[in-house]
Amino acid sequence: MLRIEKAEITLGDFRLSADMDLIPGCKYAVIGPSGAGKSTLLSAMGGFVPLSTGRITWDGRDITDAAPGARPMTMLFQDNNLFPHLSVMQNVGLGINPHMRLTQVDRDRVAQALDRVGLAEHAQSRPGALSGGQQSRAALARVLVQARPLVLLDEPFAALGPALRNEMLDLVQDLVAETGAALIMVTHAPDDVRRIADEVIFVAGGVAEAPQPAAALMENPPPELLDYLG
Ligand SMILES: Nc1ncnc2c1ncn2[C@@H]1O[C@H](COP(=O)(O)OP(=O)(O)OP(=O)(O)O)[C@@H](O)[C@H]1O
Repeated sequence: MLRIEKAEITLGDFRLSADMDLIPGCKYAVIGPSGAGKSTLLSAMGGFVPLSTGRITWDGRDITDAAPGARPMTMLFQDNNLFPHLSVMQNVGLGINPHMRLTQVDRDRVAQALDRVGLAEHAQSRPGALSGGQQSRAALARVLVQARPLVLLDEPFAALGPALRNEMLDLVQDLVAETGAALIMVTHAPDDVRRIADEVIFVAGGVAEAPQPAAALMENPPPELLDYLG
């Protein structure tokens, strides 16, 4: 379990507090107004932004000051973070070894992940030769080979059209179900929440609220969520 205890994050004048437990196998949507601190929350979980107070533990182990790579999570950013000069296979291999020294077993894992996301035939292509959806698939294959218990997605498919977005969301759901990972996803789309989330983390007014069951919340939203949903 990931436990965020009485945490506060300060970025200039902006302050965000959070106190919550996140469990593997659960799918969380992080929603709230623009500028409320959704990306900040994920960045703090991932170790890209420090806490000013409080702590984060994973299965009881304090990871408050752990480097991003030493945390039990992998983060997928909006731009997919693919290196343009490396092949798809090399980009995915970076998820296993940042120095790209891969054993045959590692290479087999990369090939399996590419196969799983439907990119086996594009292993040698450069990202620039792929469509937007294929680039997202390559980034997902890298998440898959990292095999971490928490997957953080910050509006990952915002640039894709609706049909492709849904296809990618379904693929993400399948992947986390297969690996037993928790999914924590920032989104602006209520449809995404209905499509994938078990729980909702609502971020507004300087607070990232503890997760609440998605179905009940979306059916009967409190006033502040209603304002946001419009
Ligand atoms: N490095 C920084 N220094 C100072 N303030 C920052 C920094 N990064 C973000 N902020 C501020 O923190 C607040 C929260 O930003 P954040 O990107 O987390 O919001 P968000 O909910 O993800 O917004 P959006 O939905 O628009 O992406 C904003 O007011 C932003 O201006």
